[in-house]
Amino acid sequence: MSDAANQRRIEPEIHRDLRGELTYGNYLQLDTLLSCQNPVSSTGHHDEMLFIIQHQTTELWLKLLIHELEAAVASIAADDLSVAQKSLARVKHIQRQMFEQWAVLETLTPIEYARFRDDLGPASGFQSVQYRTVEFLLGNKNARMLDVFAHDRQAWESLRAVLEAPSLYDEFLRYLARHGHDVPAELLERDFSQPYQQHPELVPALKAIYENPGENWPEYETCEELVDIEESFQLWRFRHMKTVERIIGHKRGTGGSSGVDFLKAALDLTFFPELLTVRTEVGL
Ligand code: HEM
Ligand SMILES: N[C@@H](CC(=O)c1ccccc1NC=O)C(=O)O
Repeated sequence: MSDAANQRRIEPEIHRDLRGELTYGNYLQLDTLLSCQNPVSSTGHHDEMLFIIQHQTTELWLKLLIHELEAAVASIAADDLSVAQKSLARVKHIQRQMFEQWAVLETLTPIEYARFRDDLGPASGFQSVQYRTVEFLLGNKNARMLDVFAHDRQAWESLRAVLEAPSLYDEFLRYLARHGHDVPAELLERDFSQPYQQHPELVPALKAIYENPGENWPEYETCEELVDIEESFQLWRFRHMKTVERIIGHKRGTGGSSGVDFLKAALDLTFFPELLTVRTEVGL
């Protein structure tokens, strides 16, 4: 209840003496979290705070994305597709947040960014361990991506482990084989550190699922979840590229790449190629 002075009454039962108790700030370690926004630009530019927080929030979402994708991979390996679908549903919502978030950074103009860009040295998102972990978990394997982590043994080893492990798609194909679908044997025990290559002989198995969804409902639903996740991932890549284009045009990247053209090349990659190919085949 609020009084006439437009002020809410503080209920007397509300805990006010919190000495020695677990509090909001302690639980979330906010002293640590909120002491990590430190501009490197020598003269302290107003807009660098936006730049830092945009990256840090993205890294937090990436942390949850990895947590959920790893859970999904483990559930599929344990033959529990329903539990995996729960994780994948959450993955999609996180991806939506990450996509929408670009709007905040898009308020940064070329001039505002140019004021502190030089202070960033060779630092670049290309060196994000968590981003690369997500790409590997989804199946975009590329051993050369480890090179930039040569200086950081822990990051290098953690990425190497994800590179060598089956991706979400690898694990799903193994599930399909265990459940009576005709998956080519060489896809089941391949060198998982190599990029996944489209295999035409997988398509008939997927076609059978897509043409009889009622009889293959869990598999069918999971296939569609994967297609959603791939599309959302591409949307993130695309919006990153468009944000970069409007802020730095065709300047080279701080990471050393050609910039926008390098980011555009990633849009040709696909995580689950046969799930797209099957669409050309169904209904024929
Ligand atoms: C002013 C804003 C931004 C600009 C101008 C920018 C620019 C670039 C450029 C040019 C690259 C290519 C590598 C290089 O040579 O540096 C790149 C890569 C990358 N950036 Fe950004 N970026 C921006 C914001 C962000 C944000 C907010 C994130 C979120 C974490 C991010 C994550 C990444 C990632 C993960 C890559 C590697 C992409 C890949 O390997 O395909 N960037 N960025
Ligand atoms: N690659 C960007 C710099 C950049 O955006 C960045 C710099 C330091 C840490 C993260 C970054 N984000 C994405 O690349 C540029 O070329 O301007």
